[in-house]
Amino acid sequence: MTSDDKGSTPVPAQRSVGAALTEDPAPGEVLLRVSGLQKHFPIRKGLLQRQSGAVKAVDGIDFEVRAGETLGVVGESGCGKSTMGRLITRLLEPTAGTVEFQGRDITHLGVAGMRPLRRDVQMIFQDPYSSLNPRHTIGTIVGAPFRLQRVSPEGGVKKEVQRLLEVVGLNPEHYNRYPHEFSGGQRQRIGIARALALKPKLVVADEPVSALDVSIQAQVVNLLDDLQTELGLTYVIIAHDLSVVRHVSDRIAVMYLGKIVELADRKSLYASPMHPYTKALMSAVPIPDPRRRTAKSERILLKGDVPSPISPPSGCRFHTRCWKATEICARQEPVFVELRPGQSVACHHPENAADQAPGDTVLLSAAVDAVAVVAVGKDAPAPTHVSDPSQVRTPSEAAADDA
Ligand SMILES: Nc1ncnc2c1ncn2[C@@H]1O[C@H](COP(=O)(O)OP(=O)(O)OP(=O)(O)O)[C@@H](O)[C@H]1O
Repeated sequence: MTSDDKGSTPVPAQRSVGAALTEDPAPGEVLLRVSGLQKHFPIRKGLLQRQSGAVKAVDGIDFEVRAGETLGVVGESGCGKSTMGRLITRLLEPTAGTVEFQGRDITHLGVAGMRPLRRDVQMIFQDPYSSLNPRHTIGTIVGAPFRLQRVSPEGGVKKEVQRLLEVVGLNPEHYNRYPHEFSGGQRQRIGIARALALKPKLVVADEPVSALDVSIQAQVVNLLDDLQTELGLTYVIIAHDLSVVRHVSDRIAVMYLGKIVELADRKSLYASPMHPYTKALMSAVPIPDPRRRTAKSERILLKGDVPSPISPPSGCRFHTRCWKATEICARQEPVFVELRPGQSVACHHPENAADQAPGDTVLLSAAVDAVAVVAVGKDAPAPTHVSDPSQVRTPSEAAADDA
């Protein structure tokens, strides 16, 4: 995690909760490697429940997560982020591809094979209201992983749970209270304490703050940040909003319709996004500094909804909503390539990089109408349609240019 926006929550040192089952990874070592990962949910119809198609929720993705880093994963609703999170934590069985954890193929491990790994890989869920059992006390909820894994922490479960509550900024005296007695932000802290109980190596947080009040979001993000520094955690943080992952990610993967379309280190992605979809997402990120919110700010609005993952568009899946789409985009899937060190993209006509199909110049008719560029800001005039969205400077591109 980066040092931006760091909070000051003091985090007591973590003690051992039993012998580690796998080696501690060296910082920077590849902890998780995902290759060709797919999840197709079958659609069944009729009396015989024959398969009539499939929802291609995740459709061939590759990435690595290194020990100690935070990988942010962003994309619109329905693009497969949660499915990806549940595949890498092995809560879902993939249709194809492999998941390796610390060099070990865990793709098809059964319940028994996964049990030791459950300690190392934990998930924080989106909704702190439904992910905590309302009939259990906080002590029971946070202590559950010890019972499930048959781990006896030094000093007993109660003492360890109280320590964990303190670590996440809750009062250890509230051990016997129930979830309804806590606010949304406090409940998410309880979920975090539960995820940390067994000292995991990898934490996958699926939209950890999207159900929370905006005023509380930064506190929870800062807590995750502090915990990472103190406990040497590795995160995959899923969000639909780039502004959430912006301050905490070392690298960011942008997903669209089951694919990763761009993967880059945070600075490169913000300073010069390459995929038109990334650029559109970034132009929608609110500008935090009111002095920069001038009438000149422009936003790229993608028209239409994300197409169905049951029958995604041919070629580049984004071509139906892209202002740069040409004939090759509808015909040929772009290869995911590293166009600049640390920045990979799957696009025939990337922004801020050399055109990958320079001979193909005739825009698809749909491309002309695919987006609108609207002016935003307090003195902004009514929406104006500008012919070339590539000319829109996202807030970060503008800041990078001004620097
Ligand atoms: N169990 C399931 N059976 C069938 N389809 C599913 C299932 N789970 C998810 N899907 C579909 O897979 C696609 C991807 O869903 P997923 O929840 O992974 O997306 P997402 O990017 O996390 O969206 P959101 O932010 O709304 O959660 C969606 O079209 C969804 O309807």
